Amino acid sequence: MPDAEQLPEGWEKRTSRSTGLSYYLNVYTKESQWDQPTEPAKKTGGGGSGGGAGDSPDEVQCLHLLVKHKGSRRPSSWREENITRTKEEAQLLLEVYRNKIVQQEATFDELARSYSDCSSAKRGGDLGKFGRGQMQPPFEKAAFGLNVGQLSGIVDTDSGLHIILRKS
Ligand SMILES: O=C(CCc1ccccc1)N[C@H](Cc1nc2ccccc2[nH]1)C(=O)O
Repeated sequence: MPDAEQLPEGWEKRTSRSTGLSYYLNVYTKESQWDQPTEPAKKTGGGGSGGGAGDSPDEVQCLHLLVKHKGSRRPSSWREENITRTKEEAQLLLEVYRNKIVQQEATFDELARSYSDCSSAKRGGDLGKFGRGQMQPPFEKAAFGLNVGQLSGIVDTDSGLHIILRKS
């Protein structure tokens, strides 16, 4: 009987110090993901045509949930005029929201409408379709690295911390 935790080649299971949640580390690219891997770890980084499962779209449509912090480029939003939470507090909040989505206790749309610090909150976090070169590089790399329907890990940009759901 194989060990239930037997992972495909190139992956290691780690535990988040801040939340105790398990995540998986690609030992080659040092990229991490929350979802248990089913394929051997790729040996080169994300982005470019190697991002999604074989697709390399000109544009993607994504929802995102942004939690800003005091180091954000614009530490203010429709929710809170002066955002003073630390980056660590923002990370903890976003891990709770992401876990609720994964556990199907809430939808991405519901949580983005209530908690996202981006003006797209009123659209359930929907950014519409965008191509390469339109979003900050870490966001673009993560978004174009997702398969349709896939939820990202936590993505760090100058705006704050995000989770991203690719719709198309
Ligand atoms: O830049 C915007 C508007 C984004 C948007 C695009 C398309 C439709 C609706 C909103 N909002 C910023 C926060 C922010 N920073 C981001 C970085 C990448 C993607 C979305 C982002 N949202 C802010 O409010 O500070």
